[in-house]
Amino acid sequence: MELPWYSLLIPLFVFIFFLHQWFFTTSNTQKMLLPPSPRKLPIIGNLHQLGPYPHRSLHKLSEKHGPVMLLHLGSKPVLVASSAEAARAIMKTHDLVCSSKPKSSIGDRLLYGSKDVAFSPYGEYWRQIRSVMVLHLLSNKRVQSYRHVREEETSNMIEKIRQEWDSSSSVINLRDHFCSLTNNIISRVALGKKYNGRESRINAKVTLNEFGELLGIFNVGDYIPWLAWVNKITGLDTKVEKVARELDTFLESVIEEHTSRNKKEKYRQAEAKDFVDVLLEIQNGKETGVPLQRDSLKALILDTFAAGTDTTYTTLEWIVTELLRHPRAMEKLQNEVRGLAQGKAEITEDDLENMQYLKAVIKETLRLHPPVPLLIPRETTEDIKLLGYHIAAKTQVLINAWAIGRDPLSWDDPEEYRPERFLNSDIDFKGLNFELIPFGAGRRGCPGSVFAIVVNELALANLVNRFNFALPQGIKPEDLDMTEGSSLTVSRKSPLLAVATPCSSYADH
Ligand code: HEM
Repeated sequence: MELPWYSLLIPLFVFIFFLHQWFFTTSNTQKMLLPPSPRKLPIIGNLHQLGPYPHRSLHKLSEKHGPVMLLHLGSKPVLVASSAEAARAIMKTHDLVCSSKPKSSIGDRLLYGSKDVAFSPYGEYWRQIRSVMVLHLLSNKRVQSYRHVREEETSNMIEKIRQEWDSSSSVINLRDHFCSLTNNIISRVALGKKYNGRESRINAKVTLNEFGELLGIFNVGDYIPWLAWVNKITGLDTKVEKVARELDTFLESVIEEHTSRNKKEKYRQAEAKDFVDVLLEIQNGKETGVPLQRDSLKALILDTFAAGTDTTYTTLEWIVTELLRHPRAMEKLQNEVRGLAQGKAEITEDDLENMQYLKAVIKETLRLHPPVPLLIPRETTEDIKLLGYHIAAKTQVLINAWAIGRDPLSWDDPEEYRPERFLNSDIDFKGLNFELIPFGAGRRGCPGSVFAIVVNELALANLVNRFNFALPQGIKPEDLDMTEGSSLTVSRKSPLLAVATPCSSYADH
């Protein structure tokens, strides 16, 4: 049977259609230049390349593949930025699109469905809750109002270190002191009192520590969803459940205590109000325009512990570590502080303003040891073109602040500890200089940096004013162990041990 001539048109149209599709998809992918990627394995992608110190492994990979890389962690595409220019492109040029957060199942369970600020995805809810935190809990005025708490707790720490010297004159664990200092300050500021673990059925101190640890865990189920069952076998799910329940019981009791106290006591001075008081006051929405649900209130309180305690004491521990390794920097700092203190036993926050070398020491330490070296992961909400590369929506974004702080394109002799580089320099960590971003930048930048810095400045000034520090006998500065721990907040692997001898001028205080 002979086919009519027009029957040939059908296969011809099909052929043209596929040719058209092939041509356009190929040229589109060519137009969509993807960032360089290290070779990946099936299923796990590049997970095996992270190792125990992801910031270091990613830095190594970036030396080979460049400052903008695309990795795959399990099934998740992950953009890794390792230069100031790439960080600026993410946190300034494309800040809006790069301001969401990837889903974290542990964060969801512990923080009431990620109703806190740090884990909440970008959107109206996050905007409201962040503004509650920025305007009502961490405004300059509010931070100032807790000055007496910081000064009292710093003075308590100094006294405890002195007593330890009186009783043994030997090596002390500085981490324990720094950790108690920040925990006590955050507890008093957020909850109104210190919790040493003996107050209630639940040991709040232990539970809050476990909470911090759980948030730092790498959860394989978030990257390879069909492997989520592993968490049941390892007991992680049970632990998260237990901590979530204990935290809730604890927070409910704190809120109840505040509510009944506030019924009896009609008026409290601004300085006497803790975060729970402030949040209960704005709960009805009169100040904010939106009511604050109870779960949001609890999530906000937890955020201050999750984001504020480990990061702050870790900074202080790295600062004193570097000063012990660099005796000349320690001496210069002591000269500045003691010169300005003029024999005063206690340095107050008023004295800090002129301590330029002290501020430089803190910046230099944060450059080399940003406590959160990969910042907190973000996620893109739309496709973007970033420094010429196509980045798809829902790509996770990691910014390697640790690598950026050591980039020879941004810093002379980057591996050298030299606080002097910040004297007569405008470079700051406020989010405008992308070569120094220990607190991140842009919409998602850390709202607690002012709080954290004043705690560190005050503690450091008082420590070096009152004590002479030395390493335990037999350890030379250059031999001090600098191994890092592996968690979201990177502190020293082993606690810092040192001898703190009271300075002779204050021996009787
Ligand atoms: C030295 C101490 C601290 C360091 C190094 C630090 C560092 C950071 C970093 C790197 C981020 C992510 C920024 C980004 O993605 O751009 C962050 C976010 C955050 N920090 Fe801090 N932080 C510190 C202290 C604090 C304190 C004391 C508080 C509160 C009392 C706090 C509350 C927060 C919150 C709520 C977020 C989430 C912000 C958001 O997602 O909108 N931080 N911090």
